[in-house]
Amino acid sequence: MTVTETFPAKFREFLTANNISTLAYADSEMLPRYVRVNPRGREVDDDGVSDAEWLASELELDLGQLRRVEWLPTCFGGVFAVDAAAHVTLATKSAFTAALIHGIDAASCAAVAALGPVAADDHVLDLCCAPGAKLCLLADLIEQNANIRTQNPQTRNAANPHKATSPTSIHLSGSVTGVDLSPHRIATCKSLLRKYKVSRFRLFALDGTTFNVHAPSRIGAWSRASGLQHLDNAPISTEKLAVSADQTVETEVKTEDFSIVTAATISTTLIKPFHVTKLLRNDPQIVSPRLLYDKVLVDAECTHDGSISHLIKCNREGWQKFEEYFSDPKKMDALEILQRNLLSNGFRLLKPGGVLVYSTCSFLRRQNEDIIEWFIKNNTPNAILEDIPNASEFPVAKPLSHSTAKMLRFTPTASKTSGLEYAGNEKEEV
Ligand SMILES: C[S@@+](CC[C@H](N)C(=O)[O-])C[C@H]1O[C@@H](n2cnc3c(N)ncnc32)[C@H](O)[C@@H]1O
Repeated sequence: MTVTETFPAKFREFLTANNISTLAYADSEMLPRYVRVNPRGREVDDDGVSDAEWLASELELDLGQLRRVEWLPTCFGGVFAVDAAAHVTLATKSAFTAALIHGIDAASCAAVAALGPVAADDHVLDLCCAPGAKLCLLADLIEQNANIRTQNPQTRNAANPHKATSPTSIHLSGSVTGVDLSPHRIATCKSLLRKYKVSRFRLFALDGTTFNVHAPSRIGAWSRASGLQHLDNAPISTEKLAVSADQTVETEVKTEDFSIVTAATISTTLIKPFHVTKLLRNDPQIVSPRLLYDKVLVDAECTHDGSISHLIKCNREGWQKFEEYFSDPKKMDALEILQRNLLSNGFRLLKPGGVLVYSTCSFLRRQNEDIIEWFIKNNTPNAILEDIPNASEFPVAKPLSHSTAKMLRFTPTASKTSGLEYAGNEKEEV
């Protein structure tokens, strides 16, 4: 029996009502599993490209034959398909328990690729981050580039050759900020990031529709508020931070509770992260237009109908929760409002010239194309729907009649991945 034959009648009706053919999920039982090599688990060469010999000797022994996913950027360090016929259970594999590999679907990697090259000093916001597979990849890309630059300060950034490297910026590498409403899921995310020894991240168990912590202005002993000024290790409560390139405006962190008073920034009280690594611990959380994020990922809450791994889980654990969602018009309306608000808030926190990717693991027009159409209509001319880099190489379903070519749909049938849909937006300089 095929996976689609196991879908309950109500779910099939749901698909038909939403113009989704079960053909999108054909042969899903033979989909490969995907693994990504952990760049901290091995020696990498200068380009951060995986060491083929190491892979052959270590990983294939453990997982069986691997096939490299050629359509993903090489800077991802190696994403491999494990043959479905091998019936590999990752959790039992020593490469996985030893944190040498990540389990991440190739379509999820593609959503990260849609953000474009991630530079060593980019600050990235992941507004629905848990359990954190994409967040981990983003953190790896930043750290990988930072390491390349630290080893060879004269080289240009491998991810973005147009961005000049200065010796100062080596110390001012970027960060990832993850937000998720579910404390339980964010706890899983924290465990994942710690397992893989990610060093520049902070997590907030907060509502992404109202989240308002700007990108960090302080990393370790360095401030990047704008003038890239070196600060000593004085306690944050007594020091002054430069917030303008010409040094005409200063922010003084005045009180024990870190309230910030300045003409250039909005007063704020420190929002307690769920977890923050040492390097980001002393960020004073300045709220300033200068401190918006370079990249934002909104991997929104959705009905998960496009994710075969989710549907297989429903088959195993029951469809009640899923049916509760999609058969209740009020819940579907609330979901649409949530998706719009997540996208709007993510865009508000994106710097001019920055890139935002909106993705879901649903194939519903209502949760994808309609959200994007609504958003662009309401944010013209500040937001433009961008071409997705290298999209022509991705094994995606043909754009549907209602779809725009700038939105990609990874159906399990076309892509041999679990399933995902996304679009990329750029914020115009205004
Ligand atoms: C599709 S999952 C995200 C998967 C994640 N990006 C990854 O790669 O592992 C959607 C997430 O949105 C979270 N969520 C739901 N409502 C939210 C809200 N209002 N603010 C932030 N996160 C929310 C859910 O808890 C869930 O973890």
